[in-house]
Amino acid sequence: HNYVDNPDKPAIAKYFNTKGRYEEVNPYLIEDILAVNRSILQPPSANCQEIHLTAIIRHGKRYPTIKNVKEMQQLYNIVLHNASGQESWLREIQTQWTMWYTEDMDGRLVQKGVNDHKHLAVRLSKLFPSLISEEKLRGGFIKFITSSKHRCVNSTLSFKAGLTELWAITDKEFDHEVNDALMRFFDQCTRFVQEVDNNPSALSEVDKFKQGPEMRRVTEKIADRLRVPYNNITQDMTEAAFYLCAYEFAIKAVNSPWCQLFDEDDAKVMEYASDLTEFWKRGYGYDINSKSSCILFHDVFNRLNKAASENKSGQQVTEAVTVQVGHADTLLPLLTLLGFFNDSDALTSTNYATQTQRSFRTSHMLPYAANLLLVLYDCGGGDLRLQPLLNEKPVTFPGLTDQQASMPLYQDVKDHYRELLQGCDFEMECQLFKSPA
Ligand SMILES: O=P(O)(O)O[C@@H]1[C@@H](OP(=O)(O)O)[C@H](OP(=O)(O)O)[C@H](O)[C@H](OP(=O)(O)O)[C@H]1OP(=O)(O)O
Repeated sequence: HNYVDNPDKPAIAKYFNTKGRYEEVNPYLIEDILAVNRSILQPPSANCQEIHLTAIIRHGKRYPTIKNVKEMQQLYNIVLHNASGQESWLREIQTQWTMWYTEDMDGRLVQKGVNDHKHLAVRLSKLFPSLISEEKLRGGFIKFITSSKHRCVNSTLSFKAGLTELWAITDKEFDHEVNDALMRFFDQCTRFVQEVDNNPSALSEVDKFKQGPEMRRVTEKIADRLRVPYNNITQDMTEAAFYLCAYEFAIKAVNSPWCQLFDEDDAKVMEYASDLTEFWKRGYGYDINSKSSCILFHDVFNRLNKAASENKSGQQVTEAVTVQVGHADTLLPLLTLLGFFNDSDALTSTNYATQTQRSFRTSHMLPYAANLLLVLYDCGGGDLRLQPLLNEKPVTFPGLTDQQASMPLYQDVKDHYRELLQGCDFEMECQLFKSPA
């Protein structure tokens, strides 16, 4: 397919990691942002009915955080005062482009991010019409939980607005619960905070890669393009240039002159550097990264169990849909705990070249509005099934061998994760000194 996309799209847009558009992951949305394809769900029989949906969703497109704005400012100053050259993109940066990012933007949801969640809400209501319905919403069967962060709260409001606008509901408002214990568990897991988040040596592989030959080459190429001495361009500025290209595209849908500082090879190196960070900070790098999500893991399965037992006793499922809005840091540890995107080799500072085919790629996993959906089906005669979807595409639980792999028996899923269901205790995992078992 060749979808007619924005002619102003940067050539490197598919390497933007957590700063990428959802449309890069699902290009069919470029033509029709409300498009869904129900045939991908493929339940094993026509009897199967959706009885519960849990959606764990990252917030939509946002402004840069304060730290990133500062880095952008520094790069801009160098380019404004030190760079020389006649290329039109460079002159454009120096004479037309203005540094419009300010620190008070502080990671807030942008207008396009509002739309991310409105559109997602409408698509999910088309994908699961019996669950995300006006009746269920009005009846209080759809619950909303969010991280306290403004961009998450605003995404939650946008998701709700997507539904109420769709059904033209004006006589009623629907509330949401703010729950950081569930949606920002990473802040509250002492062991994670001390051993990883606040521990500079935890990211030693990232530091080594940033000082290594691949990244040095990217930085030198930028300096060459700007005609400044190599030592004028720091690693942080290189990162800021990449961010600038990504943010200008996400927020303004333009191919910014900043994008000219990178060719595709450079972008792949930048993508790897960011994946490396995510791997060691939120992914498989350290066991505690994924274990910090134990609290969310149990929350999800408790809800599935409740839905299953209500359904079994012939009742209506009280929480038919749960929409939970959080961060990249919420989704990645949980995906890791469940075993998704686990390559045979760890990502390290020295294996960039051999990791080109890696599955651990945040550009695919975690764009803005990334989502993990867990759908529970009743296929009759006590046959319950659980289907996972990531970014609206069916995926299979890694390691679970089943002929109906994309829609395994719920019991098989529980057997597969038995150890985690019996253990994976947040308090235990997150305390600094584990008492001997
Ligand atoms: O953008 P950065 O580098 O400032 O990192 C963000 C974090 O900022 P911090 O490092 O604490 O200043 C930021 O932390 P806070 O929520 O601001 O505490 C988030 O973790 C954010 O993820 P998301 O975009 O909300 O999914 C983080 O963004 P991603 O790394 O997930 O893109």
